[in-house]
Amino acid sequence: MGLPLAVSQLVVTAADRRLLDIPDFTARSGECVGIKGPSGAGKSTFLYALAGLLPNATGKVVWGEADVLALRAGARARFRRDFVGLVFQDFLLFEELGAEANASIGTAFAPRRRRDTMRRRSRQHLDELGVPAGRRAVRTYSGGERQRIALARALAADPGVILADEPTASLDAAAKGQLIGDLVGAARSGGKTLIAVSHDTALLDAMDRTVTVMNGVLLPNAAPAGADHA
Ligand SMILES: Nc1ncnc2c1ncn2[C@@H]1O[C@H](COP(=O)(O)OP(=O)(O)OP(=O)(O)O)[C@@H](O)[C@H]1O
Repeated sequence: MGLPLAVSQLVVTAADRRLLDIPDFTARSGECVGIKGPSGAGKSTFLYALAGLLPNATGKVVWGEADVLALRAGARARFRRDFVGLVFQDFLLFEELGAEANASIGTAFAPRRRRDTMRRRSRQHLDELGVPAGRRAVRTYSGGERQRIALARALAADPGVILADEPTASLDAAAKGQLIGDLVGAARSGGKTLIAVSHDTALLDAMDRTVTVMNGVLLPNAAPAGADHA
């Protein structure tokens, strides 16, 4: 089950500079939204603010009933653990650990009663995503396989929200195509809300709609999905 998103008066500042100013943004539960824009525009800042990861963000970021910016640090971390799966450009895996250990790393932070389910789910996702089994360290896996391990990790808690930051940027053409199918497939089959920052037109084309960030603000963007992403 996805969560709807309602953002209002979101402002992020750093060293007296306003990095982001988003008066209003919403996404429906289960919607897949792409975020595009030039380098340095504020796309990652926007995504991390949506995850409640930026201490210098003000305003409201309401996922379902929860305003993550109004939560204290511990409650924010618990909200992320339970409701948000994160996927990063450079995977952020523990290189010396195996695929299963990485995919189920969230169990270390989960209540004991949920750990078996999370382990089972991460094994199932690794199988479904076609990640070769084995006890070897993930540094020996290909980029595409590593990103699928990261996706299995993001899905382990069955979150209502997936936030992805340039998830295909480190992959070759074939791996990009597979990852897009896997990521969007996981979101759509699970009814999860997916927000993905990307320059990848194939990924943006797979979203329900795409918005543009420029100089820290959202441009009015009436273009339907599949229209020009330049
Ligand atoms: N903590 C910070 N302190 C100061 N400036 C920051 C901080 N975080 C980000 N910035 C600046 O904010 C701007 C937006 O950064 P952001 O990473 O959100 O851009 P982006 O659109 O994701 O770019 P790219 O496509 O290159 O990843 C950049 O100019 C960056 O240098």
